[in-house]
Amino acid sequence: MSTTVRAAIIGSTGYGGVELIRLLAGHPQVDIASVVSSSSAGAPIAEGFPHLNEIRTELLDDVDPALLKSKADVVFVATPAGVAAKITPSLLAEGLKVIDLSGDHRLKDRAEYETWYKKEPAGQDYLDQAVFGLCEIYGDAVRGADFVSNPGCYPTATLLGLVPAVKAGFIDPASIIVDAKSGVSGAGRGVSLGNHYAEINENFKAYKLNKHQHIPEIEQVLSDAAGRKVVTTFSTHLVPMTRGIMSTMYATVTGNRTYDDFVSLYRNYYEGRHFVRIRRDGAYPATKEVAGSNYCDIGFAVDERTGRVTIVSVIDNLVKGAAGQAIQNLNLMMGWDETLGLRFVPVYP
Ligand SMILES: NC(=O)C1=CN([C@@H]2O[C@H](COP(=O)(O)OP(=O)(O)OC[C@H]3O[C@@H](n4cnc5c(N)ncnc54)[C@H](OP(=O)(O)O)[C@@H]3O)[C@@H](O)[C@H]2O)C=CC1
Ligand SMILES: CC(=O)N[C@@H](CCC(=O)OP(=O)(O)O)C(=O)O
Repeated sequence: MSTTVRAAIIGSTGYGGVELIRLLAGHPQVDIASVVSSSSAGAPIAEGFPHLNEIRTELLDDVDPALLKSKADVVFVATPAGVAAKITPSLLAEGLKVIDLSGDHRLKDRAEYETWYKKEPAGQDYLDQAVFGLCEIYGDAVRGADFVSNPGCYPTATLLGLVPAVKAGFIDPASIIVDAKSGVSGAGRGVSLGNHYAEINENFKAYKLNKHQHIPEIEQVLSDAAGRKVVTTFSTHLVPMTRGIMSTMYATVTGNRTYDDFVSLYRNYYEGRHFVRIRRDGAYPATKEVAGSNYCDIGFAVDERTGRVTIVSVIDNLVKGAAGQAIQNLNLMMGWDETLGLRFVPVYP
């Protein structure tokens, strides 16, 4: 039996929210019932986003859980850190399903959130209730859930690239180093000195070394996969492009695993999962090969000389890293095919 779900988007005027509008507009079983803005309620959404002219005519709603309950079944919360922790209890109390795209419900330890995000954490009940929606790893827990915490963009690329090898004991978890790069849309639509054109164009810079808020999220999942506490070096860089993340990961190989062993391990692990594509024959992926799509593409290089493997994982930060994975989570929550409304081919060139 087919059902249609009515969706509301809080933070609909941000990059993640606008991407949700683009993707949900093509979803066969979702109606966009409310687009919400804390600063522009009453204005037509297309006013600030001319690319939606003649396509979306909705007026922006205020952030009002009771109003949202009257219009919607599920709420995507695509707001800056600290906001979802405050709004989510009233949304859940109204009986709405919630998918939080921010970092507010990913870390299960409140003290960790306080340390890395420097904000007031969500209540422990809500952290316990939120299912961490890294679909290809925790999809079984997402099925039928009412409240999902969507993973971060960097953790999505990084963890999909590392978890199979860590779980299978193919690499030493203590040896992992992650070198990650993001396009500028990863920083959101707000302008700051660090992300305006003259600072970014023809420039390439490292930032938040050893301080990035995604470090504990990555370690939380790697520890779960390894069955023991894992700490890792995770370095982030800003690249002068609009979309895309590449995580290049280095680790010491255990035993005599070959390149072919890695390819078959990952192909088996992700068998039947449409959105993870494993490169073969020595090829590794580029960000353009996933742009605009919900794919995560992964490739390997095993160096017998050093005993290390290099794993390259790419995603579009706004799709698999945010809106696309959030919709994949909705599909799982509803018991639908996880690819519903998401089977588009990357934009190329
Ligand atoms: N950009 C990316 O690639 C990714 C982002 N994320 C996370 O998703 C979330 C959204 O990111 P992104 O879209 O890039 O961010 P943006 O800064 O582009 O947009 C966030 C939106 O949130 C709304 N907002 C701000 N404060 C409040 C508030 N107090 N109450 C309600 N709404 C508020 C604003 O819209 P308005 O003023 O209209 O209310 C704003 O447009 C963030 O937590 C981000 O870290 C996660 C993965 C990837
Ligand atoms: C390029 C860039 O600045 N990216 C952001 C990603 C922020 C993000 O998505 O934060 P949460 O997942 O914690 O919500 C950053 O590195 O902080």
